[in-house]
Amino acid sequence: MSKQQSLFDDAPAEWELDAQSQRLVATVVLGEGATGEYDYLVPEALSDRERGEYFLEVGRRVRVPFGRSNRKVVGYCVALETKLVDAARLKSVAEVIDAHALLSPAMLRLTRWMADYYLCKWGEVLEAVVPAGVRLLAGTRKVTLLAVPEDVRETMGQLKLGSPQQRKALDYLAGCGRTLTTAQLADAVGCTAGPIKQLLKKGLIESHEKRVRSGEFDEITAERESPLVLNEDQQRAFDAINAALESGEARGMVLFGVTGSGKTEVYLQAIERVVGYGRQAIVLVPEISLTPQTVRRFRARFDGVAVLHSHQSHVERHREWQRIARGEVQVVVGARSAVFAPTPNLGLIVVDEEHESSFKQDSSPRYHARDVAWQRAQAEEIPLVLGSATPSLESWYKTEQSEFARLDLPSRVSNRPLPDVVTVDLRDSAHTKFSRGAISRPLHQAMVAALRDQGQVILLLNRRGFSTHVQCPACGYVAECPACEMSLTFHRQESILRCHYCDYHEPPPVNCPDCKSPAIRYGGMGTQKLEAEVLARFPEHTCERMDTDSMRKAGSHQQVLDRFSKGEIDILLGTQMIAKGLDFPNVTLVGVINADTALHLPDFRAGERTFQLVAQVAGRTGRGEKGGRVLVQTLSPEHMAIRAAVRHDFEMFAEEDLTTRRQLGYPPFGSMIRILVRGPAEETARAVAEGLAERLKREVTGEEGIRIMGPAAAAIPKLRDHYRFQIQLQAPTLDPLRSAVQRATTRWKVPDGVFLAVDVDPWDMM
Ligand SMILES: Nc1ncnc2c1ncn2[C@@H]1O[C@H](COP(=O)(O)OP(=O)(O)OP(=O)(O)O)[C@@H](O)[C@H]1O
Ligand SMILES: [Zn+2]
Repeated sequence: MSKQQSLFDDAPAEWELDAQSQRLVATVVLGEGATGEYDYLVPEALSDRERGEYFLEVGRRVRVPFGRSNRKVVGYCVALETKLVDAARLKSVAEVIDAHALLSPAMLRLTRWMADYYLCKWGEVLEAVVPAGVRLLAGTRKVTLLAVPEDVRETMGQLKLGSPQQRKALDYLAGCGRTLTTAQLADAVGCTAGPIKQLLKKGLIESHEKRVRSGEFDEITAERESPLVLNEDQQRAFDAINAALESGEARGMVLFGVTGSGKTEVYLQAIERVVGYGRQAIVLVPEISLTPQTVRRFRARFDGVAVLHSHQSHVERHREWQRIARGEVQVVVGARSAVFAPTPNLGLIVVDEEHESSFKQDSSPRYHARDVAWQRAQAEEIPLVLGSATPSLESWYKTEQSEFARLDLPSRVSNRPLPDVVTVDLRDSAHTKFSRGAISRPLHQAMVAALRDQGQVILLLNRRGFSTHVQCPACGYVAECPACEMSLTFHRQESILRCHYCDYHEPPPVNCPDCKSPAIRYGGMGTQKLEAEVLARFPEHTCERMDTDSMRKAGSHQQVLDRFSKGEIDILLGTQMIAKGLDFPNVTLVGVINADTALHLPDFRAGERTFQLVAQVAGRTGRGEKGGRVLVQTLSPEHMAIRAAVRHDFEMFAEEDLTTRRQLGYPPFGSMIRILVRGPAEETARAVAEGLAERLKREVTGEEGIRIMGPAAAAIPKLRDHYRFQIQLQAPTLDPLRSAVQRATTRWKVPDGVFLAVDVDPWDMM
C-alpha cells in the first residue's frame, strides 16, 4: 500500500531522496535552438569568486553539454540557486564565457517580458538584446596570465629547481610586481616556453585567464555649447519632466511639439538634470536621424556620450557597450536597440520622433522600442519622454486616457510661423497640361520664385528609381520580378530593371518579350526621373538626389547634408529620407511631388503615415527669417489626412482617424496579432495557413470579441519566391489573443519549408 501510494505522491520516493543533495544549480536558456530552461550543476571551480574572473553569476554566458551527444552549446545563465537535486541526473556547466554579466537581473526580467509579450523564444530575445559584437567579445582576446602563489613566495629561496632558467623565470615573475603572459615572461628572461611550463606543472607558478582589449580608440569631441534660455512653453515642459524625475516614479509623457519648436533643447536640459543626479539617460532616435549632426548636439553638452547603431563594427559596438556598462557614459544616443543599453543607473529614457516605424523591429523578436522603453521605465521607476510633432495614435490615445501626460510646444521657437501649405490638385488639367512631367505649373513657378530669392528647395518623392513600371503599350506586358511578381523599377544610371522587394535585377528589354513590339514604355515617376526633370527645367541650379540608391556609400548622406547646409546645393530632392529632422533655415520651399503614394495601401495606418510624411516634410521649411511655403501635389486633396496636414492640425487628424479606428476595433482601441505563413509551394503554404486559422478559431470558440480573419493572400502575395498568406487576429485586449496563438501553435509542427511569423502589435501590414 505504502509503496503503491508513493508512486502517485508528489514527495520523492525514499530511494530518490537518497540520491538528492543540496547543490548549486544554474538555470540556462540557450541562445539558439531548443526552447525552455535547463538546469545544470555548477562545478566548485566555477562558483568561486576568488578564482579569477571566470566564475558564474546570473547574466553571464556559459558553455554547456546538450542533448544525447553532449555537444557544447552556448546559453545564458538566468538563475542560480542552491537546491535539493538529484546530482547524478544533472550535467555540469562546462565553461563560463564572460568575465562580466551581460545582463542585469532587471534586464533579464525585461527580456523575459518581451518573450512572453511578443510570443517568441527567450533565447532569441537575449541574442537580440546583446549585440553580436559583445557576444563575440569583438576587439578583445583572452590571455593566460602567470603569477607566483603566496605560499611559494615564502619558500622560494629554498626551492631546488630543475634548471637555472626556471630559477630565473621564477625570480623574475615574483619580483616584477605584476602578472605576465608566458610570452612576456619568456621574453624578459630570454628563455623558451619550456621552463615556464615546467614551473606551472610543479605548481610553482599559477595561471588564470583574463580578457583584454586589443587597441584603443579616439574619442570624437565637439565644441562645447551652453544651454539656451528656454521659452515659456519649453520651460513648462521641462518643469513637468523635472517633477517626474524627482518623483522617483515611472511616468510616461508625450512631448507634443510642432516641427522646430525646440524639443531637443528640452531633452538636453532634462538630461542635464539626470546627469546631475549621477544617473544616465538613453535617447532613442530613428536610425536615419542618427547623423553626426544629431550626435554633435549631445556631445556639445555632455562629456560621456556613447552612440549605438547598426552600422557600427562589432569592435565599436562592443567598446561602447563596455563603456556604458562601466558607468563611464552619461548619455546613450542610439537607434532602436539602444533601449537595451546596459546603463548601471538609468534615470530617463527619451524616444524622439516616437511615431517612426523604424522603432518596430521587422524580424523576430518583433518588438517596438517605444513599448519596451515604457516597460523598462516602469521597471526602473523612471520617466519616459516621447517626443513628436505627429505622435502615434497609440501614444496620443494614452494621453487622452490620462495614462501618459501631455506636454505641448504649440509654436516654433522665436515665434516663427509654420509655413503656408497649399495643395495642387493633379486632377485639374490646368495644372498639368503645362508639361507631362512630375512638376506642375504652380510648383514650377514657386520653385522659380524661391530660387530667384536665393532660397533653397526640397522636393519629396517617396519612390526611388527612374520609372516605376515598364510596360508594352501594344500588348500590356509589364516587366515583373520572377520571385515577387511585383513590377520592376527601371534604374537609369545602372541601366537595369530592379525589384525593390528582393533586389532581383535584369537588363531592360529592347523589344517586348511577349509581342516583340519595339515601343516599350517607361511609366511612373521615381526620384531619378524627377532629378532628370529638375535638371532640364533648372539647368543653371545645382541639384542633388538623396535616396537609398544614391546614399549607398557610408558618409554620403552626411556629405550631401553638409553641402546643402553650406548653400552649395540649391535643390535637394529625395525619398522620405529628406523629410526627417533636418534644420536648414534657408529652405523656403518644400514640394511634395505626390502625396498619395502611401494613401491607398491596404493598411489601417495609411492615413496616419501620409499625414506624418506631409507634416514632417512641411516642417523642413520656414525655419529661418525668410519664412517658407509648401506645395503638396495630390489626386485626393479632400482626403482627411491631407486636409489636416495642410492645416498643421494634428488634433483634427487624430480625432477623425481615432473615430474610424474605434468603429473598426483597430489599435489603439483593440489589439492585433498578424500571422504570416510563407513558403515556396503555394498550395502547401495556403494549406498550412488554413490549418492554423482553423486551430485558432477552434481555440477561441465561445470567447467573446475575438475576430480571426483569413487566411488571405498578403498584400504582397509573393516575395523572394515565397507565397505569403496572412491571418489577422483582433480583440479588445491582447491577452486572449496571445494565449490563443500559444495554444494553437504549441505542439504543432510546421511542415519543412513553411515559415511562420507571429507579429504582435504589427506595423507592417503588407
Ligand atoms: N529656447 C530657445 N531659444 C533659441 N533657440 C532655440 C531654443 N530652443 C531651440 N532653439 C533652436 O531652434 C531650432 C529648432 O530646435 P529643435 O531642433 O530642438 O526643434 P525640434 O522641435 O526638435 O524640431 P524638429 O521636430 O523639427 O526636428 C534649433 O536650431 C535650436 O537650436
Ligand atoms: Zn523581387
